[in-house]
Amino acid sequence: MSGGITVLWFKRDLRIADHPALARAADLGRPVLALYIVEPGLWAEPDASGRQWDFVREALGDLAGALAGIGGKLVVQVGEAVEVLDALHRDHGIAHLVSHQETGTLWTYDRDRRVADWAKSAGVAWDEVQQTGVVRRLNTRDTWAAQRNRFMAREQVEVPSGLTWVDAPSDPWPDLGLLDHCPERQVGGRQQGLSLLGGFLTERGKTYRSAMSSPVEGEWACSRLSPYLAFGCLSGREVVQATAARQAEGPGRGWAGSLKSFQARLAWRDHFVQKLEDMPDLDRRNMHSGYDGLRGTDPERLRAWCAGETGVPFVDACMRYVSATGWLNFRMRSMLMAFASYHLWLDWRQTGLHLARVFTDYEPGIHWAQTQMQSGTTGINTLRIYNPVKQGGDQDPTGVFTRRWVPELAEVPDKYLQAPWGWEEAEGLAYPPPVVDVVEAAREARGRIWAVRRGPEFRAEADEVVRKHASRKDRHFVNDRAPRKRAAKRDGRQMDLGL
Ligand SMILES: Cc1cc2nc3c(=O)[nH]c(=O)nc-3n(C[C@H](O)[C@H](O)[C@H](O)COP(=O)(O)OP(=O)(O)OC[C@H]3O[C@@H](n4cnc5c(N)ncnc54)[C@H](O)[C@@H]3O)c2cc1C
Repeated sequence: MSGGITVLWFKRDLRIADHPALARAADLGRPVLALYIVEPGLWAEPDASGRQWDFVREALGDLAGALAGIGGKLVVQVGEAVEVLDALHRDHGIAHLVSHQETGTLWTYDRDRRVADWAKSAGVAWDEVQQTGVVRRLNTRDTWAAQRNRFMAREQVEVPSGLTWVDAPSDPWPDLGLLDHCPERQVGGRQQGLSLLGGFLTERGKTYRSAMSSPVEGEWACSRLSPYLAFGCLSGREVVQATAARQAEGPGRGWAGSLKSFQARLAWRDHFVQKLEDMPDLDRRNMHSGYDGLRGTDPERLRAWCAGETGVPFVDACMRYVSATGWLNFRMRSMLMAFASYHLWLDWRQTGLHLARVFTDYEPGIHWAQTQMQSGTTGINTLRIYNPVKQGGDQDPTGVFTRRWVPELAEVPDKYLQAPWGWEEAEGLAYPPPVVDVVEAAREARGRIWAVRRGPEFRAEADEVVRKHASRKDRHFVNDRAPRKRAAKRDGRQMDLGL
């Protein structure tokens, strides 16, 4: 073997367990330098936030400890990826660069192209290894589910031993100028992720299926694993396999449906990220071009929505909750997005950026695919325009959640809590009137969207979106309202996911 080292580049995979790239680096048999690059350009992007960075920093601390446990050292350097790699190449001579495949925004896609060009010109071999159910250069969606399931069933990769490690200086933590810190967010690191997984599979998960849609019960009954999966503190495969093991045990009354629903969501995770893999500008362009130019900007509506001051109590409560905690359950994320896109008629690119920043678990593939789906711009999903007054009554029947997050409404009688504008004393409240008439705005939005859908060219492009992005299970239901309702009934808590 000729000289040179292997650089193991950690990205959104901050663990050493079930880490195929680490195993590949070990197999190459060269000394390994374990590297994390803090890229100021990435963190200056409009979807980045202080809460995500704080989580990553904690996860890096945890990763450094895990590497130390096998005799290694995590090197953290600050700079643009090509510059950092080039400097290491000059100092150490890199023979191999190993990382996991990343499905990120256009920024990371372009960066990876620059790294690939650099590696080629520097004579460095770059191995990008699969770590999730997402398939690179997928030829057809027809075989995707089988490929994903095969990957999930494969044995987890063992932590290698006996490696020779390369040391290099780490940079001090940079000040990235990110302001949005969130003291109530989840704490980063594998230990926290494992502890949540254990608690979910043995206790909390029992009521998952029935409680997931309520913001009150969902906080406890949902797994809360999303940031640990998004930044790779846990591997998707280990969560899938731990759940399967629990299912095989036959955990007792009430569990079967919940664990089945949970497995379905883990599959949705890969399904949605695959959409971004197959359409790298999904965060910028409507999936169906028929919706191009339909929505505009309205700075005051956008401000009110971001601040949780729309005057619609349940919308504001959910927005204030996620701003304070960095997490929200699926149903309420959908409602927030749909309210912005339909009632407020705001362009999803602006509102999606705000939600990306407030989610500690920001995962570009899930996020932008869901953002478009809840905005009706995929062309293949049933419109879901939530009535936030009804949602408030259904999901927060005692009003405890709404009153906690919108204390201005403390004195409003229960009957009017979700629609205080109907209360005779509403004018005295320190709470704004609704920014739109929720019934009228929904009606108007529905009309505008259906006008596009009925257009002569709509169907042909929608069929193309189905071919490229829809799951094969539900393919025949697309654009056909009645059968889709039946499909949704199979797992009725998160209706209409359009998989
Ligand atoms: C507009 C919008 C934006 C979203 N943005 C993100 C995001 O940036 N990051 C993110 O992880 N999730 C996102 N989701 C999906 C979902 O809301 C979250 O994954 C979930 O609420 C996280 O909580 P949990 O880990 O307790 O989920 P659980 O219900 O316990 O599910 C377990 C895991 O399955 C995956 N999952 C669950 N629901 C979905 C779903 N509907 N689609 C795809 N994967 C799913 C997640 O990885 C999640 O951690 C978004 C949903 C919407 C409507």
